Amino acid sequence: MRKIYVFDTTLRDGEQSPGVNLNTREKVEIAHQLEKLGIDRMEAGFPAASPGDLAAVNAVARAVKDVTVIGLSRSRENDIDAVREALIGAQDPCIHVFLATSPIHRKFKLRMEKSQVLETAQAAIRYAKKYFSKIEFSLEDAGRTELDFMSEVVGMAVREGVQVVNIPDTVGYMNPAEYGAIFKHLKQSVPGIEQVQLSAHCHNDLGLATANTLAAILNGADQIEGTINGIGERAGNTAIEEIAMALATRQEFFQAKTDLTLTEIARTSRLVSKLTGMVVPGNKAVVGANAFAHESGIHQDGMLKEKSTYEIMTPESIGLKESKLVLGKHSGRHAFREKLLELGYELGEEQVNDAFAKFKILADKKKEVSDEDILAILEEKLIDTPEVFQLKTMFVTFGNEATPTAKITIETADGLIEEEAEGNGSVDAIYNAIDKVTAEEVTLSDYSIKSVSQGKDAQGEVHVVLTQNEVSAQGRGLSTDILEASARAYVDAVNQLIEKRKTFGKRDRVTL
Ligand SMILES: CC(=O)SCCNC(=O)CCNC(=O)[C@H](O)C(C)(C)COP(=O)(O)OP(=O)(O)OC[C@H]1O[C@@H](n2cnc3c(N)ncnc32)[C@H](O)[C@@H]1OP(=O)(O)O
Ligand SMILES: CC(C)C(=O)C(=O)O
Repeated sequence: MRKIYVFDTTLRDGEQSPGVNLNTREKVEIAHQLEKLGIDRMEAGFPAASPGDLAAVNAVARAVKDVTVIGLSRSRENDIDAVREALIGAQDPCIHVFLATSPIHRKFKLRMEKSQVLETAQAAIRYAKKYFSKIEFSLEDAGRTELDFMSEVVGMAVREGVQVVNIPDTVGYMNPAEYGAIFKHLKQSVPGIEQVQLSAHCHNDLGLATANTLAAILNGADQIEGTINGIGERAGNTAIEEIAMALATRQEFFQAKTDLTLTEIARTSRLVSKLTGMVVPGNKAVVGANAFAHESGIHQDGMLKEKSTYEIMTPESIGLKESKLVLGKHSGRHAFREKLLELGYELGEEQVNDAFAKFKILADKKKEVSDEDILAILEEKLIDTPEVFQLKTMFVTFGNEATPTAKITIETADGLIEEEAEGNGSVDAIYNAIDKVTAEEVTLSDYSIKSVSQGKDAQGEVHVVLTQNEVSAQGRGLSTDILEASARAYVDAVNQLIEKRKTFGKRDRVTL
């Protein structure tokens, strides 16, 4: 199996993400984690950029032991000197010198002819060679460079004795067929090319960074460059975790592997996200929160029967504990029953069906139904009190300068009854309207409200205690709307009171 070297540039190209600025302590913390992940080479920064970056690169160089530490440099002696200073103390230092080669960059940015580009790059490599035994040379914007000129520059770098030649698709312009063909062409046409490692460095402007990098591997690239979570300039760089998992998952196809400790991927991703402040999108391949989460019933059923039906890699393989079955409106009975078992409820068919029906109603109102939501549904369902009164509809008007009113429809043994009432608040208006329907003389002795889950669409749970002739009963109501939860709790307490009257008579004072 061919080994693909991993060059991580999270601390350099990754830090070029707008808004990201890592201090020395943060760079060292990420560097230690990258070392645990098992990357081969680490670009720690651009020492000429600022004294702070030079110091940070130096701190990283001294901190890590088993990784080649690299500093980036323009083709200028001052930049090379800055890298020399920054890499003092590194166990295995390497300089990365670059110069753009494409016609657009030559003409507008560098204002150089082809011959000047060749001379400038050659002079820089020669100067760097005085101080470094390991040099990588990059042809910036190689993707938009004429093939023959690219071969000429690569040939010069090979003859000058660099160890790695990098072919960046700096602006993410390539597609896999074209980018792969460049590697094939260089391998076939540049004399001595076998003496250097060829490297792929892609950007994600068209969402093709991973595909292009894999195409380069298929066409002979020895090294891939990228960042954790794919962070980087503009739309970012190739996400290292995507390449590592693509090679690991389809080894028989690529016949290539990295030496990464894959189980460190999730931890590295979380650390980089935390310290850079760049949130990983939920649907991000490999490390997004939803990468191993399943919401729809058919998928959840498949997962429960055999995980490989819907997962091509395991969450454990990247260091996560397990896949998640997220309960929502697309979920089915298999996943719901599994969740009940996980929560410790082994229910009969009918009870499951009842709870499932309530769950679906809730799921229509909420994006994700949490364990707390399900427990609340279950507790409500398992207390089996006959519903003398059943809340059907409610309509509340409230304005800070108007008297609140509530119109309530309740189903009773005599059919639907509708009543309207005012109150000194919305809940008071609701309770007055319910009292009119039930015609029960009750005192509200306690009212409390709490949220049983999190977020704006959390369910509110209302508890009320009603007292009537020294008998008290509690009622509980659940809803994503607190007024509805309040009404349900009150009606529930009235039903409980009526039931208690039958069971205990008027003598006992019992709170259920
Ligand atoms: C594709 C990439 O990611 S390349 C890396 C990009 N990263 C960065 O630029 C981050 C760090 N950069 C910096 O802090 C600053 O740009 C510095 C310190 C390097 C240079 O700052 P300044 O001297 O103020 O120059 P400025 O950035 O405005 O312009 C860049 C100059 O470098 C030249 N240049 C660009 N690339 C190279 C190169 N590889 N070799 C030599 N010169 C280069 C440009 O032509 C321009 O030269 P000019 O001043 O003669 O016109
Ligand atoms: C410096 C080079 C390698 C670079 O980052 C690019 O071309 O994108």
